[in-house]
Amino acid sequence: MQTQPSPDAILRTGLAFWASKTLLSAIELGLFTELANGPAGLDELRARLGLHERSARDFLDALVALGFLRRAEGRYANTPETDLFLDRNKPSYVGGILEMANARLYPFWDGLTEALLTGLPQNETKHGGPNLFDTLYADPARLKQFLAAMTGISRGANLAIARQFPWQDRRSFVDVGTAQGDLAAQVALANPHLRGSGFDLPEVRPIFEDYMRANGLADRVGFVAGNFFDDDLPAADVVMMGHILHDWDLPTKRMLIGKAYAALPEGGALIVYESIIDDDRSRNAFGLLMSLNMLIETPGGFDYTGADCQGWMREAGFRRTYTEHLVGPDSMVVGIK
Ligand SMILES: C[S@@+](CC[C@H](N)C(=O)[O-])C[C@H]1O[C@@H](n2cnc3c(N)ncnc32)[C@H](O)[C@@H]1O
Repeated sequence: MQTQPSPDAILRTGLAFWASKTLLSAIELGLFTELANGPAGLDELRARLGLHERSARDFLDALVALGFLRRAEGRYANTPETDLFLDRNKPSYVGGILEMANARLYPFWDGLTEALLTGLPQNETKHGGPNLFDTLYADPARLKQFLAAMTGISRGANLAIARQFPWQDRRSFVDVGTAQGDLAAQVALANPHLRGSGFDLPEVRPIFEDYMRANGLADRVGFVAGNFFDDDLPAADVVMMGHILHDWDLPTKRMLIGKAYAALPEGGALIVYESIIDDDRSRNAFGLLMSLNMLIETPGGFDYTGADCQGWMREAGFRRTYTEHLVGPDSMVVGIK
């Protein structure tokens, strides 16, 4: 039987920004952090967050209907998920990336149509402002917040790589563009026989070293300061790159894969991971939208399929390559030298 076409999906996606901005404003206002202290009634919450009376009830009840709050006997409470992941005082907080999305990406995505017509980024650089990394690296507090936010989005995939990759035959690794170092930490924690390092710009060192100390890994995982445009990558049995290649244009992607190849011994492995697009480019919507986000944020960056990446790896000399799913939209592409 033929089903009637329905406009439901069109309208749902067309207006999805209503739900998105409601959640982002709740995070910005610190609602979930407030409720982590215990449930609260409407008037109490309104006073504590400074909400105007006109729509406070609609705002909170919309969050109930969206599944981010619970309400019982007139009192609002976090769900187990919002309590764990959106309370700023817990180490499991993933809101850093959403605070960034709210403050920056939400207004910048307003320029998507222009970006599609011109191919030009729509972030701070559009009006001659400093680029994101220059702003971040000039301010240690903001840098730490950004690097911790990266840990938030990468944690699930990092745990999967630590478990799924056959680490038993390897002795050393380097994580290139390591940020706070969560991938290096998860791999080292799950594989006590390994030693490794995180490679990143010099400003990242104190934040990385704090994180290794906090995880009891200071004696096994060190920091190597460098710039991957100017410097060779440190030699290791396994080179890893998480959320690095999609920031850059194709010549830079090839250059980085070539530097990884040079850093590996015969039989060594390169692990590239991010939201790798499915080879048919029709299912991993998150990966495809991430690529549009690279249009908004960078002069030449784009996401790519597993087949694309395996092709670049083979051109660089890797003799065996494969793609393996990790979690959610993330996969890893592995090249063996
Ligand atoms: C998007 S973050 C990815 C962080 C981490 N790998 C992850 O997946 O969560 C990009 C990282 O690349 C680093 N980076 C940017 N340019 C670099 C360069 N020229 N040399 C070395 N690292 C660089 C940044 O400092 C940042 O830590």
